[in-house]
Amino acid sequence: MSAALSIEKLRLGYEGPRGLHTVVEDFSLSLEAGDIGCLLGPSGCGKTTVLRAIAGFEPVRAGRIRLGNVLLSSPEVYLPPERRRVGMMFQEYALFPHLSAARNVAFGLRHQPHDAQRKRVAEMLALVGLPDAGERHPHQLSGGQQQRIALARALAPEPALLLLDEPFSNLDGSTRERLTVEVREILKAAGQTAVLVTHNEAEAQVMADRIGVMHDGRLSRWEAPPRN
Ligand SMILES: Nc1ncnc2c1ncn2[C@@H]1O[C@H](COP(=O)(O)OP(=O)(O)OP(=O)(O)O)[C@@H](O)[C@H]1O
Repeated sequence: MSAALSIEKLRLGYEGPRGLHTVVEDFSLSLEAGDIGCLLGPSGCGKTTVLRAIAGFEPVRAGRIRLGNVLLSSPEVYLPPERRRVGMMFQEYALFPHLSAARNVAFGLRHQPHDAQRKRVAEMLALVGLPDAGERHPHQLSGGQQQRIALARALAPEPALLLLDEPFSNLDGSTRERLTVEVREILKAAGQTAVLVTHNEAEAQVMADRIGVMHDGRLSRWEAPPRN
C-alpha cells in the first residue's frame, strides 16, 4: 500500500579530500499518500542525490526521512534499500534485454508463488495498456512501450513509494508528452505515491500534485501547480 512521505531538514553530502561537501541542505517536504511530487531544477542542484537518499543509497548527515510511520533514514537510523518498500524507475534502469516483457515485470515478484506472479503480471500489463505484450522482448517494443513495461515492473511489488528519475529523457518529444499524461493516469489508477525528478517544467506541471523547485541543494517552493 502507498504511504505518505515526510522529509525534515535533510542534509546530504559527499566525502571529499577536504571533508564533507554538502550538496543538499535544510530540505523539507511532505507528500500525502497517493500524491505525485516533483522536484524541478537545473543540472547539479541535488535532485538525484535526494532520490538516492530516499532509496537508501546515500547516508543522511542531518534530518530524517519517513515513509508512513517508518523512519527510513536519519543520522542514527538506516534501513537498507531492500527493506524500504521504495520502487525505482531510473533513466538508466533499462529492461533486461534477454527477458520477455512478462519476465521483466515478474522480476520483483520472484519470491512469490507462480500463480500469484502470473496474476500480478497480467494486472500490471493491463494497467499500463499493454495486455498482449507479455511474450515480446524489449527490442520488439517501441521506446514508449519499453518505459511502460519498466513502469509495470516498478509497480508490480506494490512499493509504498515510487521514485522516477527523468524517466522520459530518452524519448522523442511527442512520445514524451503522451507518456507523461499516461504515466500520471497509471499512477493515479494505482493510487501510487511517487516522486518524480525532472528539469522539464511542462512535464512537472502535467504530472505533479506538488512541485518543488530546487536551487543549489535547497527547495524554494513546494506547492500545487496552477491547474489544481
Ligand atoms: N558520487 C558523488 N561524489 C561527489 N559528488 C557528487 C556525487 N554525485 C553527485 N555529486 C555532486 O552533487 C551535486 C548534486 O548532484 P545531483 O546528481 O544530485 O544533481 P541533479 O540535480 O540530479 O543533476 P542532473 O539533473 O544533472 O542529474 C553536484 O554538484 C554533483 O557534482
